[in-house]
Amino acid sequence: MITVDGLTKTYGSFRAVDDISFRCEPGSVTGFLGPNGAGKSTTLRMLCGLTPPTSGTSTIGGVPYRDLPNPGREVGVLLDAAAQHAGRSGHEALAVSAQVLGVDRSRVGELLVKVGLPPVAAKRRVGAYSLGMRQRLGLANALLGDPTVLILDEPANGLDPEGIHWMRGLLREFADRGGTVLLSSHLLHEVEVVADHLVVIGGGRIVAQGSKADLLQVAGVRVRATDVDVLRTSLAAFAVTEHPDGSFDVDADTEAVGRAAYAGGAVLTELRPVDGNGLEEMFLQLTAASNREGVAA
Ligand SMILES: Nc1ncnc2c1ncn2[C@@H]1O[C@H](COP(=O)(O)OP(=O)(O)OP(=O)(O)O)[C@@H](O)[C@H]1O
Repeated sequence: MITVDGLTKTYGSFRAVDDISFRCEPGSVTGFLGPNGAGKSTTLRMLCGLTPPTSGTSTIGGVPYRDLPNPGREVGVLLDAAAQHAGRSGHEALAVSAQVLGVDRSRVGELLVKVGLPPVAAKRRVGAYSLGMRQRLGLANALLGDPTVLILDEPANGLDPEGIHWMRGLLREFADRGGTVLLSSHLLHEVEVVADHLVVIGGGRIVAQGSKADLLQVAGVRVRATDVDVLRTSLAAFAVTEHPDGSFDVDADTEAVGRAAYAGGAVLTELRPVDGNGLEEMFLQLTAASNREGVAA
C-alpha cells in the first residue's frame, strides 16, 4: 500500500506539486498520468525519499520510505533508467545491487533472463545498451529484492511494442500476486491497458482519480432512426438529448432503447453506446486547463 497525503513541493514561488493525495492498493496497478512537467517525477522522488517535500507525507506499507530498514526489500524503484553505471556489464551492475541488498546472487541470472537480457546481452557494458535495454535492466534491479511494491517512472520509454506488451504482462502478474504498482506515464495508451486505477495530474494538481472503469463509464446510448418524429415519440419516457443531425443521446442502456423504439415502430439506423468521452479526451480536457495555466504563469 502506498499513501500520499497532501504532498506539496515548491521551488521558490513555483508549486511543482500542489497538495496531492491518493492511495495505491495491494493487488492493483495505479497509472500516474500527466503531461510533461505535470509533477509526476517530483511526486515519485518525494515518495522515494530523494526530494524532501515542502509539506505533506507519503508512506509505503505505512512507513515513510526513509524509515524503511532495507527499502530495496520492500519497494522496487525505477526512476531514471539512463542513470546507470555505463562501465559495468548488466550482469555486474545487478550483482553489485544484489550484494548491497543481501540478495542471493543466483537471482541475478534468473532475473536477467526474466527481463529479456539473456547472457550475451548481460555481458555487454551498460554504456552500449539501448534505452529499452536499460529499462529492462532497471526493472530487474527493481525486482531484485523481491519487493511487494513497485514505483516506476515512465518505464515504457524506449521499449518497442513487444517490450511494452511484455512489461504490461510483468506488471499485471506482479499485481495479481498481491503486489502494489505505481507507474507514471505521459502517454495515456501505455497505462490505459494495464492500470486498474488512474491518478491524473496537471500543473501539479490532481485533476481526476478513480477506477479506470469509473473514469471510462459509458455516457448513454446514441440512436438514430429513419423518422425523427416517430423516434422522439418512442423515447418519450427517457431523458433524451437531440442533436441537429437527427440523432438522439438517451440516458438508458441499448436494450431498453431498442425495445422502446421497436414498441413505438421506429426503424433504427443506428444504436450504440456513446463512447463515454474516451479516456483520451478526458485526459486532454482535464490537463488542458492546467497546461494553459502553466503557460500563462
Ligand atoms: N529542482 C527543480 N527546481 C526547479 N523546478 C523544478 C525542479 N524539479 C522539477 N521542477 C519543475 O517542476 C515541474 C514538474 O516537474 P516533473 O519533472 O515532476 O514533471 P513530470 O510530470 O515528471 O514531467 P515529465 O513527463 O516531463 O518528466 C516542472 O515544471 C519542472 O520544471
